[in-house]
Amino acid sequence: MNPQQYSSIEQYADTRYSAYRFYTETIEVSRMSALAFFEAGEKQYKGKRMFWQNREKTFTLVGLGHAHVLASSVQQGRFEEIKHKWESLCKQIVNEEPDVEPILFGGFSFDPLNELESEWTHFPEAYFAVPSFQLVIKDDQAYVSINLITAEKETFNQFELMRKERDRLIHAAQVLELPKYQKPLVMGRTEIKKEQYLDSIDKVTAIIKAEQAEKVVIARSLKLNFEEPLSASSALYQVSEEQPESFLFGMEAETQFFFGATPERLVKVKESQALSTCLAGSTPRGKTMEKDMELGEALLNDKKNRSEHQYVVDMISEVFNGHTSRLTVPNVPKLMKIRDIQHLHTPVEGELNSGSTLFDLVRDLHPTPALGGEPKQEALDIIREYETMNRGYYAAPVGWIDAKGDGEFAVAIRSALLNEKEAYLYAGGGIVEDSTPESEYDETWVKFRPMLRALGGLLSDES
Ligand SMILES: C=C(O[C@H]1C=CC=C(C(=O)O)[C@@H]1O)C(=O)O
Ligand SMILES: [Mg+2]
Repeated sequence: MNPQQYSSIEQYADTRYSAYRFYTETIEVSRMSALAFFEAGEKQYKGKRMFWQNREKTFTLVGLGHAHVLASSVQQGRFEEIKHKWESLCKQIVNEEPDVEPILFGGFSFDPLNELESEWTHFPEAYFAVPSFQLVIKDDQAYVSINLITAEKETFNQFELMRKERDRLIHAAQVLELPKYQKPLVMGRTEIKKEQYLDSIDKVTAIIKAEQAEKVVIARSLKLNFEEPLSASSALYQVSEEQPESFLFGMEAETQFFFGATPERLVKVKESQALSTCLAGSTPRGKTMEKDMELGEALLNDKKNRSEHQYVVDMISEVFNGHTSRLTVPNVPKLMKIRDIQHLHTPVEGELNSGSTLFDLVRDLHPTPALGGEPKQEALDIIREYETMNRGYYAAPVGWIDAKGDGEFAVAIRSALLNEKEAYLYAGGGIVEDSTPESEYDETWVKFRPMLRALGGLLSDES
């Protein structure tokens, strides 16, 4: 089917899915470990699994298998494409469950116009899936749903088989002993294009001084080599142990696994309430409580970090102004303290206008100046020219949406791409007029720490 034949993407999506039926059936189950459910799918669903847990730990999602994949490779319009395909698909839902909605989980790449060859071989510009088997743990209850999306009329047998498989997975997750996950053995740690990175900070600072942009986020990557291939479950286990105060996410694409522990919410929508978190401006944790407080106070009063932060607050508030009413934005940031780092943090809240959706907010917010810069287009052009890598899904929106349109997206920082015996870690920082290569370089080390620690790559004098 060729989208060009249709007058709009909505019409194309509706026509594309009109022959499909979207069956969903949910049962409530005894609480189980989300990681054990993920692990139970290791043999049958490897390459097609997803994991999500919000910062508050009140919502956990595990998906095994793909009932349907929504992907996009277009350079422009991928947010619209996924949004309309999902809305059209939801019109085909047969058994609506009041307690648990079927969920679409996935993410977008940071910049589809970046054409550099990269390690992101299995990730298209947008990659979402409805899981065949969906575990949701919320409000202390656990639910497992079967999702089946098919154009076939006769589904009785297939559904019966899926019920059996669901029960097998639940049983395995509840009774099988989890492997004793060991930290992987790191054989090598390589800073990729370190000199070019340092040089790019100098150049971008000069561009900002020349007033061609106000702020630009520049990132770099670090490669780890392991003795043995590292499993996705083991990687998830390590981050969940080490980073209890962040969003945890993971998505497999064939042999690759993108995962992370990010403190940064892009946007959440629940029953028309929209919430975003402006997060930018950083300092390390202190070794002692006194030192930690001193560093935090200094961060709150630091001109360079406050300016980095304010660009984000202004931009997110402006986007919220276009999509919400009753906007609330505190005047001054607070500190968010997580294991390895402290950030400036301002929550932004509003009531979603009728006609605006979660995907509209994701499209207009990405990238905020915490990951892109200000002005947005100029910053993206500068990143494309001076940053010597392709970010893939790093710093991009990753999250979920349900059939009602509620959901949440995080910004995929403090993240890594796992590729069997190697992992790429990513970190960047906001460059403003007063940035220096040395201090930005040091800041990236602090931001690498969560993934480095989880993956066993911290040297003994760094831990
Ligand atoms: C770009 C990253 O962090 C962003 C989020 C919080 C603080 C930031 C900063 O202070 O520079 C960055 O804007 C990263 O972790 O790779
Ligand atoms: Mg910074």
